[in-house]
Amino acid sequence: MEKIIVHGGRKLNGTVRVEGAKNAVLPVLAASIIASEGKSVIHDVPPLADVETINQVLINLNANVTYTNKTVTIDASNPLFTEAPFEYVRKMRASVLVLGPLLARFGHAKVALPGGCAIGSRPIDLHLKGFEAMGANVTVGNGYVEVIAEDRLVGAKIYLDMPSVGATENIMMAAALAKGKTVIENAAKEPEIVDLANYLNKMGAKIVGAGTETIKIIGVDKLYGVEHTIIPDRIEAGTFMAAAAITGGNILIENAEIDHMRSIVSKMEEMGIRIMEEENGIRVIGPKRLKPTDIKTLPHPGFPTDMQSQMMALMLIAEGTSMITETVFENRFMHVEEFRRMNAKLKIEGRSVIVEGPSALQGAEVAATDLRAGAALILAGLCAEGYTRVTELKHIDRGYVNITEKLAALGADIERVDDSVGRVILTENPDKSMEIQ
Ligand SMILES: CC(=O)N[C@H]1[C@@H](OP(=O)(O)OP(=O)(O)OC[C@H]2O[C@@H](n3ccc(=O)[nH]c3=O)[C@H](O)[C@@H]2O)O[C@H](CO)[C@@H](O)[C@@H]1O
Ligand SMILES: C=C(OP(=O)(O)O)C(=O)O
Repeated sequence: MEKIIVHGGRKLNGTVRVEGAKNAVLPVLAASIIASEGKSVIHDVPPLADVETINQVLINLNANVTYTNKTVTIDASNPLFTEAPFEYVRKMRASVLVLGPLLARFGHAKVALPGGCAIGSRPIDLHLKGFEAMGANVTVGNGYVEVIAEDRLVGAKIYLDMPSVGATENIMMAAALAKGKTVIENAAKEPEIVDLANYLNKMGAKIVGAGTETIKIIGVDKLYGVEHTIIPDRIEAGTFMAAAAITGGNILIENAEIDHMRSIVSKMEEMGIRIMEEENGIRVIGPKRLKPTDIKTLPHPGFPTDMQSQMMALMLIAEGTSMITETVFENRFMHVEEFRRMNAKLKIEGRSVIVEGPSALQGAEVAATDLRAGAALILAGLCAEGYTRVTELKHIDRGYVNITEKLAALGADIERVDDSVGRVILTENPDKSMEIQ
């Protein structure tokens, strides 16, 4: 079994560069198949398991996809198949983002229903209501959702009951080729929505208002392949900021976009963390002692749910009582039980967790329950006494590129090992190996 083993107690120092954002690259790659002419060339694409999955989805739809040196080239000018099977949706929910592009371009799309996951039930009803409002017929059966438009989609006024990121993206992509004007009200405002709109506009779409709660789209006849660079990953940046904070370290995070991270910066500053903008990125200096704080997750520009578990790791060693309230997903507290294994004192009360700090964290064997929970357990391990062994790395690999190597380069005592063959192999240097302890 593969594990990440962390030995706590080292202060982290140095520089780390943030990758292109997972949550921006997945919709952008999905959107590339709307282009019926020309090649799309996407830069700063992180080598993540999720990127591999979306590339496989696109290849199986008959797009030509190559991926070298963090650049993906997609030629979708051939006629495409319009069905994405369960195999991919099972691995990654964001596979549903091909629904909008396929429906808009071919009038048909069939995708396996994503179902729930470790953080909540995550339905796609708002995506489907949006397609229906534009004239599509939606049927759900045998574990698949099928959307059909007999004629070209027609622009519509669509109000989202909640500002869903995925629904805003899917509707925006479908509306880009619809006849007439679509207005999305109560749209999601995340930076990744703005990145997708900028990309679609370069392709020839007419979208205004992305980043606000009202997005207007005038449909065009055709979109073209273009070149685009993905925005930096604000959640990976936030995770390294937390690594500096939890170890009392000093890290320069290059390629981080502070304007995308105001709520994270503000809450970290409340905890006594020093954050400075420098020419090449954001410098983060951890204090001797962290102060407690209260956080409520919300849609952007509120505090992101994807940073909730990492902030909880900081609260574990803060001097006093903190509280986190999760309003975006109904079940995103699976890491609480794992933190308890590390001697943390936490109590779940409905949608909130009360954290009694400071805890003297102890290393333990813990499991990543989702990708951010995995990162949070590594963070806790960085300041725990003894060895923390994190398992279920497939979650972490969905969203973090070389997190072990990056933390080790900052001075952490951390390694990724595979003990399935009776010996522990260090992935950073395959020549080194050691006996299982
Ligand atoms: C690939 C990607 O970009 N993933 C991000 C995206 O996920 P995703 O796009 O799935 O998240 P949404 O914004 O859609 O979900 C927010 C909430 O709305 C609910 N909902 C959503 C759609 C719908 O049709 N019906 C419905 O009820 C969900 O169950 C959830 O409770 O935004 C989330 C919220 O910022 C992030 O945590 C994820 O990292
Ligand atoms: C929940 C996340 O991603 P996804 O929507 O891809 O599951 C995340 O990035 O934290």
